[in-house]
Amino acid sequence: MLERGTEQVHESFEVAMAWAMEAAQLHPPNRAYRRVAIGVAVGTGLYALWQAYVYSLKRDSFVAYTLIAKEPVSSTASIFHLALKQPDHNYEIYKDAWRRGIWNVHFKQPQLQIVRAYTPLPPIDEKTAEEKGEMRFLIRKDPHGEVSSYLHKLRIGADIEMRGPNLEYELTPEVRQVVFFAGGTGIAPALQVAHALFEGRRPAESDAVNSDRKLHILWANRMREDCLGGVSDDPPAESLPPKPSWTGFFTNPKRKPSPPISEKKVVIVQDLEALKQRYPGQITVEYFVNAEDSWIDEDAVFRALSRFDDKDFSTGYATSREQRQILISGPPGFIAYLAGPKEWKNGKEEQGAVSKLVAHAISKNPHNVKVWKI
Ligand SMILES: Cc1cc2nc3c(=O)[nH]c(=O)nc-3n(C[C@H](O)[C@H](O)[C@H](O)COP(=O)(O)OP(=O)(O)OC[C@H]3O[C@@H](n4cnc5c(N)ncnc54)[C@H](O)[C@@H]3O)c2cc1C
Repeated sequence: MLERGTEQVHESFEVAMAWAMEAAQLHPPNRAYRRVAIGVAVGTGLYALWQAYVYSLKRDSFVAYTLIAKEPVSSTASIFHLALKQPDHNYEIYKDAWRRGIWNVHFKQPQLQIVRAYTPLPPIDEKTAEEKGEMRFLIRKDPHGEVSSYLHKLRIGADIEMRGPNLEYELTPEVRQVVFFAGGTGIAPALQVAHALFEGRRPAESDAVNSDRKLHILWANRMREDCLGGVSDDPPAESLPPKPSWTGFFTNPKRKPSPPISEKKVVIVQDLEALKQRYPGQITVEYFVNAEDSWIDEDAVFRALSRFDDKDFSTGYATSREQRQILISGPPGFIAYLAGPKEWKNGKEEQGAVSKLVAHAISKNPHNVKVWKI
């Protein structure tokens, strides 16, 4: 988790102290000036400390939200719409999180006093969401799960205690291309990445920088109902390495025939299509449905990697690994299957080595790429 409050204090302290030092050096004989400079620096530092304290109070204390709508997506998942009970409560702290990357909030189950993390879906209309203090979540019902079944039982108008934001992964302004593997509700962080990359960037970033960005999402679900209406974008031409067939000749395997396309589109598919329309050619999506025997296999990972645009990244260019990233989000089994498991070390969850399909694909088509398990 990134401690934004602490970061702010450091930045303000550094600026204030640099200014005080400079003033002291420029005006060595002037004691009064030096005293004022040091006083201002200490004052600024104390103010920054106070700001950080207020920020952490807001982030760490639970705030009441009201459940205003529940939109079923499938038999096991719904989109929850929540609005701040007191709309004057600070929405600012979330605005910053939207620009930074992947983040979550904690919901409390009040009877058992337990909390679980949930990932807000980007607002459809940022201005309206901010005015109303509204948030959306895709929440899967686990029939034996304490908090998710509690949430799914709540009636419209019920209160939900929420605290956050907890920043999980920051996208630096350097990021240009992302391949995102999402399993089930792991699509919510992928949508946050889309928002941070394309919609929430700081105004200082030019259109030229924005038009350079690309995001390819591979979204896997067990059942079609979770991604109903989703149609995969075509893979890039000649992206697969030739495979030896039983005849000894090299052939490109045929893609499986797609199932009939549903007219009805679930909300998340609608959100993805709206993004694709707003950023044509920059956002692409592939859908995988396990019940239809469609899996993110080695070929799919290889194809995804070949989407990384090499014109700016060919060998010889001194590009940083930050620029191209593979992000993986979903249940632990999904992450482990694609890139090896995360590991626990000294009571902390760490990334663990990158292995399995992602490692094989990178070794076949070497890229200077950062891999991160969410
Ligand atoms: C950063 C982050 C973001 C997340 N974002 C989302 C999101 O946007 N949407 C979403 O739906 N989920 C999200 N999750 C998952 C969410 O936090 C919960 O883990 C999920 O809702 C299940 O919580 P629960 O309390 O309902 O289940 P739990 O009570 O924690 O149970 C989980 C499972 O464990 C089993 N279990 C519990 N106790 C035992 C036991 N003693 N023996 C055997 N099995 C047991 C239960 O049967 C159940 O299947 C996120 C998780 C993280 C870490």
